[in-house]
Amino acid sequence: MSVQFDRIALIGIGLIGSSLAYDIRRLGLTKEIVVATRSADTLKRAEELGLGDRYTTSSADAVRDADLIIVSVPVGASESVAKEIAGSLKPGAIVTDVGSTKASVIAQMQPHMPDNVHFIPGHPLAGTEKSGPDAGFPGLFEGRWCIFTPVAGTDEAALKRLRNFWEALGSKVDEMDAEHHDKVLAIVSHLPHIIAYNIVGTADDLETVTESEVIKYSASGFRDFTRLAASDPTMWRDVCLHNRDAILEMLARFSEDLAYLQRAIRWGEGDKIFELFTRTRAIRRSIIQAGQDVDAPDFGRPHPLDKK
Ligand SMILES: NC(=O)C1=CN([C@@H]2O[C@H](COP(=O)(O)OP(=O)(O)OC[C@H]3O[C@@H](n4cnc5c(N)ncnc54)[C@H](O)[C@@H]3O)[C@@H](O)[C@H]2O)C=CC1
Ligand SMILES: O=C(O)C(=O)Cc1ccc(O)cc1
Repeated sequence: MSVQFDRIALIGIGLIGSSLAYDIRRLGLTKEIVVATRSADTLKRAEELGLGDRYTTSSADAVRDADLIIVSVPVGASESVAKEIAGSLKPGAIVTDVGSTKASVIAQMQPHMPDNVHFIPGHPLAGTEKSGPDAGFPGLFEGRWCIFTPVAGTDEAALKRLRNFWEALGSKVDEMDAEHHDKVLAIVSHLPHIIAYNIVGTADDLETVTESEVIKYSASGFRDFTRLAASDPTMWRDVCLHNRDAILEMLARFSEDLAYLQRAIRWGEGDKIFELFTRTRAIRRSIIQAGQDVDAPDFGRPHPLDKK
């Protein structure tokens, strides 16, 4: 693979930032990686792991002379990062992000971006429940989607450069508008996490009633929920607050459908229950037919490299 950018600045070096660092280095996509993060302890750990060539706690310093800037911080920190880097960006640079919500990130960052840089919001649909620089690993983005939500008037050549970058990481790239992204992700990613946090919380409340049975018998379905519910609280608080409308809309639909199921159970309406469960079973089959092996060890995680 060949050098695509002379200098790449990674702002935020948690699970996503560090995974990017491994692959950028492994694939030789830049001459220099500059790592910036707010906390000195995290920066020290990034240095111990050898994730970059230069390290700084100043995002403004990190972006000077960088051709590609990738912001990988909790979505609620997007505006403060945008403000901090705005005055130091090199003309012609591409600024992108990896945030799980898009309309809010655009609203937070775009007003601060100078006219002579290319701001292209992005979201890799790849991750785990872990966080911090130790959680990253090479290959995270391989075979995964990365969604761009470009704003009106985005330069085609800059878009193509960023597309080439993600494709070099092994990702498949798609484009859609930010509002659509936020609705789709609300149902396929944000609600599953919220439901997991909720069911594990409910079980934890019941723990006092059932003594240790929740832990003792959590061998099957419940365990899958505990993985999602172990995800980073800061990141997921920010997702809830910054995709509020779409999440509330999907939660309303979800609650209606749950009430339907609840009623069917109460009245012993087996045909309704059976019809729903048959329909949902087919979804998994259609995912397999679409070429995604849901039984593969890395479908939806845990990733084979994620055993540390
Ligand atoms: N964890 C996941 O599975 C995925 C996360 N994302 C998105 O990627 C972004 C980063 O997530 P992770 O890497 O998982 O989080 P993380 O918690 O592992 O890392 C976040 C990093 O941001 C730094 N940070 C926080 N505030 C900052 C600020 N104001 N200035 C500079 N650095 C700051 C932290 O020190 C840390 O290095 C989030 O927006 C998240 O929504 C996207 C896809 C998957
Ligand atoms: O760990 C999992 O199952 C995930 O779903 C990871 C994930 C979390 C947030 C995203 O925006 C994208 C992917």
